[in-house]
Amino acid sequence: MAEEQVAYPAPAKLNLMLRVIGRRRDGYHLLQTVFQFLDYGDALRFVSLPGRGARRLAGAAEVSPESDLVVRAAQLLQDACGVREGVGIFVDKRLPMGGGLGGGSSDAATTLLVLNQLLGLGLSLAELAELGLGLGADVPVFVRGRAAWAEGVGEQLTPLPELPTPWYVVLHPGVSVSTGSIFSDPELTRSHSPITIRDFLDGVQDNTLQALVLARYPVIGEALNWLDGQGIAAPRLTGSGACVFGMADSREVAGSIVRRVPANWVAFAAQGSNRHPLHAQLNLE
Ligand SMILES: C[C@@](CO)(OP(=O)(O)O)[C@H](O)COP(=O)(O)OP(=O)(O)OC[C@H]1O[C@@H](n2ccc(N)nc2=O)[C@H](O)[C@@H]1O
Ligand SMILES: Nc1ncnc2c1ncn2[C@@H]1O[C@H](COP(=O)(O)OP(=O)(O)O)[C@@H](O)[C@H]1O
Repeated sequence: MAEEQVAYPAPAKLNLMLRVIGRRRDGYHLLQTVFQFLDYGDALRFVSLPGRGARRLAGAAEVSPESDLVVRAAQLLQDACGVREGVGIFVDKRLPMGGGLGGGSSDAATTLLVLNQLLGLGLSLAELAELGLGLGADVPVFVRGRAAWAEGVGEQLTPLPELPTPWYVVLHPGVSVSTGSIFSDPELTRSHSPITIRDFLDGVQDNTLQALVLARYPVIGEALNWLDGQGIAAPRLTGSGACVFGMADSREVAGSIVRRVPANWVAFAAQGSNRHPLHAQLNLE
């Protein structure tokens, strides 16, 4: 089992575009989206504990330890594989929660990938992605570790290894958007026409949740206008928000925009990445 000192990354994701194109019988919405990772995120450490089960030893105060996705992911794996060893997990939380950056899903995926390897459980990435889907629709892309075009609820993945990897400015305007309330809103348009990967690469990169999210949370529109005023072209929402993002011309430009962000908002600069950093660290495919 791991040394407590080894830190494992759980990066953020951006949805470079997102379209709602239908609805499943169980109420979940069918999407088309493009996921790209950021070189910015949470960090997790793991340690053996006496007895069975999983315990969070540090993490976000807003999330109770037993409902934390890292604990639920570890328990899922322990149950699926009959693990007898206890696990303690430290979460160094940097990503805003409920921000559309997928932090909870990323933490869960890192837990699945790391414990599978440290405990020698031998599950494939496909098996881990399937297990993780039960925790959240964004978990599979983090398990697979490749920037991807996604369909279904986000689990049908086609890798996009050649996406540009610009510097982004990501801005959190201080409100929390409930994903569930946006998807259940009577005014949500649920039948946008599907597009192709080619259409996306040719520039169809809008987020069809954005109009409704802006109507419900006007401050997010103010954040988009602010980015626009800093010279960021076509800033947009990631996931169901609340974060908005846009490409900068360089690391320096991104950094200088972040330094000008109004005091009541939080922002960071990060570079896009088409590979999950943990995959290189763990020598995964
Ligand atoms: C919209 C996306 C895009 O990446 O990201 P986030 O903004 O959350 O990061 C995801 O698909 C978010 O998927 P997931 O992580 O499962 O969302 P949850 O917060 O668990 O969903 C809360 C609720 O939203 C509804 N929901 C969610 C996803 C989906 N494809 N259709 C839905 O109808 C369901 O009612 C669900 O119970
Ligand atoms: N380790 C975790 N990190 C973040 N959120 C968590 C975690 N465990 C459980 N959650 C819950 O999941 C919700 C969604 O969090 P997150 O994945 O960060 O946002 P989003 O789905 O908007 O990208 C949070 O509001 C929180 O209640």
